[in-house]
Amino acid sequence: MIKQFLRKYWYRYALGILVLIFVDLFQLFIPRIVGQVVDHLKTQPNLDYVSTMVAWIVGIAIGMAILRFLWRFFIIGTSRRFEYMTRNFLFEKLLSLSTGYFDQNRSGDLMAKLTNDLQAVRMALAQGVVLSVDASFMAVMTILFMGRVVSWRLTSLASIPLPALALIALFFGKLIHKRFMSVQRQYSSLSEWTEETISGVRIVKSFAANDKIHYLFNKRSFQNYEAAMSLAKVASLFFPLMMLFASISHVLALGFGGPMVIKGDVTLGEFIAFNSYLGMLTWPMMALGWVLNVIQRGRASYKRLMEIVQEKPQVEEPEAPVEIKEINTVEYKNLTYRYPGTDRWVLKNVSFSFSRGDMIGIVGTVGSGKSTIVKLLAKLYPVERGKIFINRVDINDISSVNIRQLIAFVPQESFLFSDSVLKNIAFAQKDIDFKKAVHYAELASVHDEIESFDHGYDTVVGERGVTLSGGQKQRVTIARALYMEKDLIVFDDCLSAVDPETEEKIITALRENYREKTMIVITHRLKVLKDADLIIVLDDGKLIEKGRHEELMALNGMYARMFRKQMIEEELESE
Ligand SMILES: Nc1ncnc2c1ncn2[C@@H]1O[C@H](COP(=O)(O)OP(=O)(O)OP(=O)(O)O)[C@@H](O)[C@H]1O
Repeated sequence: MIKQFLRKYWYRYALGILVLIFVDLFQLFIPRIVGQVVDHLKTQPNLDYVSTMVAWIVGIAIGMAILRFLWRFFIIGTSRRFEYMTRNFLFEKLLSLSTGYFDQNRSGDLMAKLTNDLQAVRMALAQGVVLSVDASFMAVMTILFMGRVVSWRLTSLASIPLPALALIALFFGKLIHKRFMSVQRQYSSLSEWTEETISGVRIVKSFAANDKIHYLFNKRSFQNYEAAMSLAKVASLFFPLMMLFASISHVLALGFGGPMVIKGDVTLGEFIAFNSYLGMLTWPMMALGWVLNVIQRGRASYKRLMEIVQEKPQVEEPEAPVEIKEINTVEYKNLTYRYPGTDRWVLKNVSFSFSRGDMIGIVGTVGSGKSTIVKLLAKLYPVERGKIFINRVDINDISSVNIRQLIAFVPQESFLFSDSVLKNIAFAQKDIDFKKAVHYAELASVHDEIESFDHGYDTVVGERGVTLSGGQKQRVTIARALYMEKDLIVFDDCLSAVDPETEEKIITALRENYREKTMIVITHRLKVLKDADLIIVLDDGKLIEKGRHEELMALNGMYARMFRKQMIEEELESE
């Protein structure tokens, strides 16, 4: 990633570094000019000369300001561009990964990669580059100026504490880095926990768990405080210690330099310049510790980002995909399945088929594999060859995008974006057709309720707007799936939050309107499947019964037992 970027934008860095070196050079000339002014004043006190020199210094300062802007523009600006381009690239890559990846990776961690880690890499590309060039160039050049312009002897004497300064910077740099990382970890764990708790605040309140949650929050918050304090402690020790060692240099300079001035080996102006240079040397020593950490942290974060880049989608795409325009037949052949990375078989030798226009019911005990059957058809998880066929073509030979263009999926858990009802229904569509949205909201039996909201279809839902009831959410989600007008629609137990009558009404209305399309209905309420063309009954991953409602009733097996039980419950409820 970085290599490709640098191959394209290296010249911006080169320009930035060049300008930075110029700024450093200018900076090095200032003490020299001040020294010369002092010496000149001592011999020929002349105001004109002072004015010329002041003008020079102001000129240099303005030039430096412009050049400083330029190196920031080139180096920092380019690192921002890297951040922007990489974030887009990573987001696109994440979207291309299979559903299984998101089952195995926490969203908090992915968010941290896209924010904190990316920022650490950017810092290495900005501060890291600036500090390393600046520190190494300034250290070498300052010592050269001190030696050549003033005295090599004085330079070596005053430089005695410098290695200690560098060692302190390295030691503290490591310590500060460690503690800084711990603060970051504590902070992201605290914010992740707080975000989750605030999202689930209704549950917290309904369980009257305020005190317990507050206690847990306080514990995390205190850990965060302790981590920040331990960082503050080393940081506050670091700077005074650096200053102390730096002042030893000044003491040595004064102790040895003073007599040299008196003896006339060094002029007063040179001595003043020397002290300024000495002050300037402290900075590269301090920077040394920082720069190593910034680069180290950037490298660690870059490794974490590369985990996303190198991740291969679990579902492999065919090299020469067969394109399908519609779904005419679907066939499951002895499908036995376990999720990637797990040992438990969740489907065992399941075989059934259906054709365009059919309504298929999938029923069974909880966790028996109902959702898995449809998720595999939509290629959300990888499946072996020879197990599932669409139009007699193995689904592994058809691209996932092609299949998903033909299948609409209403999941068990309805999820709405914080946007208007209309935009939620016409989600991800370029042009929004209001009439079409109303038509499908009517079919999903939610139109009247939407109309009753203050802003109708423009009502914003979710975190930024009104809260819809579970049933309303489910029906808006159905309208969203219908709006896409796909060939096959899957309803994955998506009407559990509406009453049985409404569920029956919706499924019947859809059936009437969708004679030419295929519907797969996963439900626990068997009554809605009375008109289904095929019902399959699952128990612990095994297909134990299949047929139409009447056939299954005649079979008098699990389906018939479940159906009769539901009928009795319904009668009891209506009494
Ligand atoms: N992504 C996954 N990774 C690993 N195991 C999974 C995954 N999704 C589901 N399972 C397991 O597969 C089994 C079947 O799950 P599935 O969701 O298909 O059942 P279901 O019949 O739809 O259940 P329910 O009626 O509760 O919705 C369950 O034991 C579940 O724990």
